[in-house]
Amino acid sequence: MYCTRLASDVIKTSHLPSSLPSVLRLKRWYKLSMLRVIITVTSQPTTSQVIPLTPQLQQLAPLVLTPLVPKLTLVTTTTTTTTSIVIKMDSQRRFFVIGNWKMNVDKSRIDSIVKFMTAASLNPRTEAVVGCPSCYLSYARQQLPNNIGVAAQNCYKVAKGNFSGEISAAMIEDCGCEWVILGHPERRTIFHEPDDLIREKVAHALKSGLKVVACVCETKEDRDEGRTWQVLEAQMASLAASVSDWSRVVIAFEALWASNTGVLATPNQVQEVLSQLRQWLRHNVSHSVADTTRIIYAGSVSSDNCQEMARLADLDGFLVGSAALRTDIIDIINARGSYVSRIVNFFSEQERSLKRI
Ligand SMILES: O=C(CO)COP(=O)(O)O
Repeated sequence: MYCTRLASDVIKTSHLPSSLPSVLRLKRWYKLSMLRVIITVTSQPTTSQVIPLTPQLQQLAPLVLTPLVPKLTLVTTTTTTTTSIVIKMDSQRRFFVIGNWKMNVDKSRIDSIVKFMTAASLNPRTEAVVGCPSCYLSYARQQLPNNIGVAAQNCYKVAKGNFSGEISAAMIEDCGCEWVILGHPERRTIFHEPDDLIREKVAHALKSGLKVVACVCETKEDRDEGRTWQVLEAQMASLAASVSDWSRVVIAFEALWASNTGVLATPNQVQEVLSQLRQWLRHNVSHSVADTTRIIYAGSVSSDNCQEMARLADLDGFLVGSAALRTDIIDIINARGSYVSRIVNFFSEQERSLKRI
């Protein structure tokens, strides 16, 4: 109840920023027990001195804000009249959504996707990329604005030579693109690409300057026979041997049994695997790589399940297939939402429910 009143008063005494700058800032003044409280949401490190809050505020601040802003750190400062609560957001891992068009587009389909993606308001805190067939890389790059990256869906392990049907990392860059998806589950299972080949491709792509969405996956048989982690661990070990620069790698985990099968992975199942992947990085690469590498999920991600998944502690985004061809991709890009709008929405909801009483 107390928390409800706090929220309700904050919305009444504030006005919303009409547009959100890239470094999100929200200031709210609230009079409580003769203290003025400033709530600041920032993605930048703060130099604020950390001091204890009054017991009352200590209880209130996390209660109101923690459910809205996952991974936050509350830092508080005080002067004689003002208590400042600074919410440091986890800015180490930018939310990453890649819509993989696979072999499902032509120029006119690309035009219509570009149209709805450019018309939409995309959360600037999400890094958005599309996975494009190689023959349309230049075209997609020309049509899309710069805030949407373009990835190839595959490339070979060397710069040039007699390898009919293949494309090189250099060619992808020559088309103006900076990403490539490697080891996609469809490459692994339909085209039987082994770990060794994927490792060599990843090594070459990184050396050539591309950024890589490196995929690992489990099949239905892996899950049914209880060998999920064994399979993923082998894929991770092979992959890690090829990575020279983790800052240019996003790991995508796909539950193949949940991709276009009518069966959905539960958030718990997804979180369990993502957390194991992060632990693997922590134990086998380094703490800083584990803390900073983005790990994303693939397997029938849609408008319906993206928001719930986006709250998972170890999830940093999505690799999206069929929903990337529809306007669902906008919801998915915006799934984590801006922290500011999430807080504001919460306050508005509180106010509405107060009016209903
Ligand atoms: O393979 C995938 C993305 O590359 C997942 O596809 P769906 O989202 O259609 O299951």
